[in-house]
Amino acid sequence: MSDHPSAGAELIIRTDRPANGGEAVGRVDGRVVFVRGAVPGELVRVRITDDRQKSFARAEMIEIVEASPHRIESRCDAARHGAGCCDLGFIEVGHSRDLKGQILVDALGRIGRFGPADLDAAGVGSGVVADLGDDGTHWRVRTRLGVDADGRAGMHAFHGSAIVTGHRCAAPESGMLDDLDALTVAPGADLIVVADRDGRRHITELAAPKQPARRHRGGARGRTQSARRRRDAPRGRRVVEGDAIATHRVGDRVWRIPVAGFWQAHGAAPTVYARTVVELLGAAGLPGRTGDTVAWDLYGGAGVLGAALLDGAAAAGLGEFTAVHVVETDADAVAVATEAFAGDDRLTVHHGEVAALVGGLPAPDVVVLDPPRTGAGPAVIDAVADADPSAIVHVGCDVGRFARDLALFAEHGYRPREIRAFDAFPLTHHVEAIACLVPARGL
Ligand SMILES: C[S@@+](CC[C@H](N)C(=O)[O-])C[C@H]1O[C@@H](n2cnc3c(N)ncnc32)[C@H](O)[C@@H]1O
Repeated sequence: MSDHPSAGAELIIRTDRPANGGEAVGRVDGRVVFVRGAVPGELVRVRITDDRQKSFARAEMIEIVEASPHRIESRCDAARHGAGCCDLGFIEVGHSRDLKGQILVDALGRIGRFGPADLDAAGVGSGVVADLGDDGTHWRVRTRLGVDADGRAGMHAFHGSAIVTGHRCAAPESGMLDDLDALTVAPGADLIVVADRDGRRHITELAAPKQPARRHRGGARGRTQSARRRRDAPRGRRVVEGDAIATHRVGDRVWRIPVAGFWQAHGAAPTVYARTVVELLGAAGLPGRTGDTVAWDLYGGAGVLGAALLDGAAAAGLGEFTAVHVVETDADAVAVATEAFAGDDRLTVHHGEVAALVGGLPAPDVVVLDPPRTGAGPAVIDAVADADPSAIVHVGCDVGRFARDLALFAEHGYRPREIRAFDAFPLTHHVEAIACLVPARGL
């Protein structure tokens, strides 16, 4: 008979470490139990909610038997009422950053297969996650809300398709969500709300998904994935307030981004990432002062990181880049980049999939990759490594995929020279990491 705790069983367990999804991890008879809502170190009474896997179970917390000194009342009213936004809002923000550092170091060790000496040498061994100048709240300049059947806007619930209305999320900049009830918006729609750098608010409505919600067997996780697929399908857009285009600034450059298009959620993130990419390359001394110097900015969006290479290299003591190739699938982002760099023939924008286009680009000295949450994966990493750049800067917003991608690069002989981590999504379990990789012979 299995000693695995079955769904519905109640037990008391001591959690001991954080998991990548924001849960605390405990053990029962040697098996892992993921507990959402617990702070690592707490003794909690839980109920098993998912026992389908052999090696682990999931549980909900029903009582805190011994609370962590780092537990606070969640700073996010919406999360307290079931929204999926600030899932770590009940942990002191400084401690949540320490926990994210532990998650990163654990992923780099377990998935990336880097030893403590490698991580110490890359400056990440102690798991420092830097803040972006906020206290955990009011950092978001771009957020997505759902609209319920009565036309009221709110945060999406943690699982499934419910909308949590009447309770504010702690993350958006002050004033960003004021007076939304006065707007007339369509039930089932989503609203993208953006605060631009000139202090203006823009709201674009994405029409309700055409595809109806389907029944499926995947449990809570399956429902969430299905809701996400419906959400991400192409949808009609309507400007509800402000303009269809929001103006953002990074350094001296201006970016005119469609409100529904990609832009970093944290107001400080584009500037910090742009500076970090150049600093990491500067510390590595790459590229040196040679003649033609080519960079790739893969998954480049509107070309913010490519612009950083063009604008910042000289100040970092680097040779100047003479050509930067941005590769991006999203037509809106490609149009923005094309407009932003009109008249500057150092930067070329390529519209399409990285995997399809990367083989046709001129040989690079430096490659910057900033893939979506799924990471770059083996095919792209093989192609980048085969192009033999002197340095690679890899940006990741999911520590598991980031560690996997770094392990794939290591198989090609690229080792982390330096890794930095940022709390770009405060009060959530997400963390952004940026690594500078160089051929092992260059370390
Ligand atoms: C994390 S964002 C980074 C954007 C940009 N580096 C920035 O900082 O603004 C990832 C970008 O990759 C694009 N993307 C996703 N999959 C892609 C693919 N297979 N090929 C090219 N671009 C892709 C997305 O449209 C998005 O703009």
